[in-house]
Amino acid sequence: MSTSTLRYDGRVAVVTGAGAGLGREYALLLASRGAKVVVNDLGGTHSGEGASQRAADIVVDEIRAAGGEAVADYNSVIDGSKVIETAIKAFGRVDILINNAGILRDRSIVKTSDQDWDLVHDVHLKGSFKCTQAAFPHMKKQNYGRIIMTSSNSGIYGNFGQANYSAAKMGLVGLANTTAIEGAKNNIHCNVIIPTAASRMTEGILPDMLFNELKPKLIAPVVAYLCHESCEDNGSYIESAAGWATKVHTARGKGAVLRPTIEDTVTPEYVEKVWSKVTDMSQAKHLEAIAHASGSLLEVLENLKNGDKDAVEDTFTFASRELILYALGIGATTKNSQDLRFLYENDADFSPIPSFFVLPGLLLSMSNPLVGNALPHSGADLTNILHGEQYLEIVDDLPTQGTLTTKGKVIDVMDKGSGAVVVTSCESFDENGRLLVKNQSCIFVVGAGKFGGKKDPSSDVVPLAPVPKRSPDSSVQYTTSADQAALYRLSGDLNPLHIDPSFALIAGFKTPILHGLCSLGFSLRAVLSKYADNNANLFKAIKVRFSGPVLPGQTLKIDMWQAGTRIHFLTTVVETGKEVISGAYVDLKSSPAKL
Ligand SMILES: CCCCCCC[C@@H](O)CC(=O)SCCNC(=O)CCNC(=O)[C@H](O)C(C)(C)COP(=O)(O)OP(=O)(O)OC[C@H]1O[C@@H](n2cnc3c(N)ncnc32)[C@H](O)[C@@H]1OP(=O)(O)O
Repeated sequence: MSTSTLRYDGRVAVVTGAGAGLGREYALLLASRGAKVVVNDLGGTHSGEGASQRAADIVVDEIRAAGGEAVADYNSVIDGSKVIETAIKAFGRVDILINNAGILRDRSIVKTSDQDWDLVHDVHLKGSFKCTQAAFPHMKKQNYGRIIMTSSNSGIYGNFGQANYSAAKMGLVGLANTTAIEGAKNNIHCNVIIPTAASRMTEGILPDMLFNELKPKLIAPVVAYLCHESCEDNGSYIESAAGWATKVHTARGKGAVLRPTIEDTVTPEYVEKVWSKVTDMSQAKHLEAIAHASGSLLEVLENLKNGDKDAVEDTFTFASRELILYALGIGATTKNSQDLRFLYENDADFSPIPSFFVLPGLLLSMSNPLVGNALPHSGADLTNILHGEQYLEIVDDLPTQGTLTTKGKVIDVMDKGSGAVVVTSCESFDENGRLLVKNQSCIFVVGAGKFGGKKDPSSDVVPLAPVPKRSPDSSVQYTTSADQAALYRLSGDLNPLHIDPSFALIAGFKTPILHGLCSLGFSLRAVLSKYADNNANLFKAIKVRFSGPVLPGQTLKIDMWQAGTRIHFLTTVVETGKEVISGAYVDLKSSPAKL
């Protein structure tokens, strides 16, 4: 950022409607900093009646008295070529055009006459267009130009009694968008100012304290900066008032697909069904260009063709705090010096416990109706779903902080009689689009079976692996705490099944049960400590089936069998002797023998 004074020496500025208010302030400021200024003003009333040379002359006199250079121009902006001609004749060029002239003819819609409509549009919209059109060839030739369009919150938000004015003001935003695109290659920038200045329009509506601070003088420096060669903005909308300014953006939601497959047509009923998704702005983004809008439409069509219409996407942000909280939630403890690397961000080997990365996929599946939508009679909610199986694969080096984008979809639905099993598949990517993590979750929906669906999994579902038929090679026991679920849930899975006794009863359990993924985390800790020297980088994948519930406070026994780089394991509850994780294994990157 330069700290030198912003000057406009050698620049010629045309300011329309510069006889008073904002336009006058722009003209005075630019002239005081070296610009030669054309002070355009027809000298009419606020509603566009009459004409007088006085307003422009007074401002020109003020500029000259202060040692600046200026000429007056009394043409209507609708005769844009004449306005620009004044600059060319007087100063030989035009570098800056501030389209500021405007009139008001406020009427409610019913009372707005054709003349009220046409006059307001002529001055604001057509006038800005004609001046811009006339200035453009000169700016192109000199490969430089700065153009300002003046919009209004009245256009952006609407304002009672200003149908003509708000429509014209929003039209100016569209005009600026295209002017910015057409001028870009010739270093002609066009930006929009959205000022709120004290006027008849705002008097009596705004509190006195604010009204008194709505001085045009406080907005002029913003416009002056937008008109300086050092300002790189092109196509920006800047709102400013009372010594404050901000950029304003359009935002586009994520939207929803309006038909089940590309062969289907869109029906009003389907539109109604997904309307909450159509209007959901929680994942809205600003698009920089029309090409991005059409590009994302192509992506939607591509997904629809590939049958991915129900694919969902979400972001997941984490840093050391989340990693440490998760590690505590699955029983990592400072009592074990080997665990410090999971609990202390300044430890030389600080790293995530790999099972942390089940979270982006799980949270995506929980925050979207993926599972319910996949069932013929829907009916999946937290009272009847149980986590059935989980597969996690780490495909690249894991960061200790960042924002992952996770894309998920349903890849299989099975009818198991006592329930339905819905399988979701999620992939998580880092900020550079690098695939980091793959997750598969089997969700057991109790009581949702018997719909005549298939029983067996598709080949895309990662299979379980039975444990070898011999005694375990090693065993580890960990006692969970009575508050294990209360702590684990803080990592994101807030399912009340794990903490709320009355909710657990509704779901068919006498007391709250532990998260399946918490038991998975305990089991993985056992494998990493026995077979990987607690080195998270050696982890590749884990697959488990949650075959029975665990209660917080129970002790888990993890029996392990080594078969090359695969460590099979079986987790049982010591107090009951019941299996709670079965068919499970961890794949390591290299054989533990080499450790
Ligand atoms: C919406 C977004 C996602 C939300 C994610 C989850 C959020 C979390 O907060 C939820 C949790 O963490 S819940 C806690 C962890 N899970 C559990 O405690 C479930 C434990 N499992 C059970 O109780 C039983 O296995 C039980 C009840 C699941 C099944 O027992 P039964 O009904 O007795 O079934 P069974 O007769 O043994 O077998 C019938 C067929 O179903 C298959 N199957 C059994 N257990 C399965 C399981 N866990 N996962 C997937 N399939 C399973 C059997 O193989 C059998 O199929 P088949 O006849 O084809 O062999």
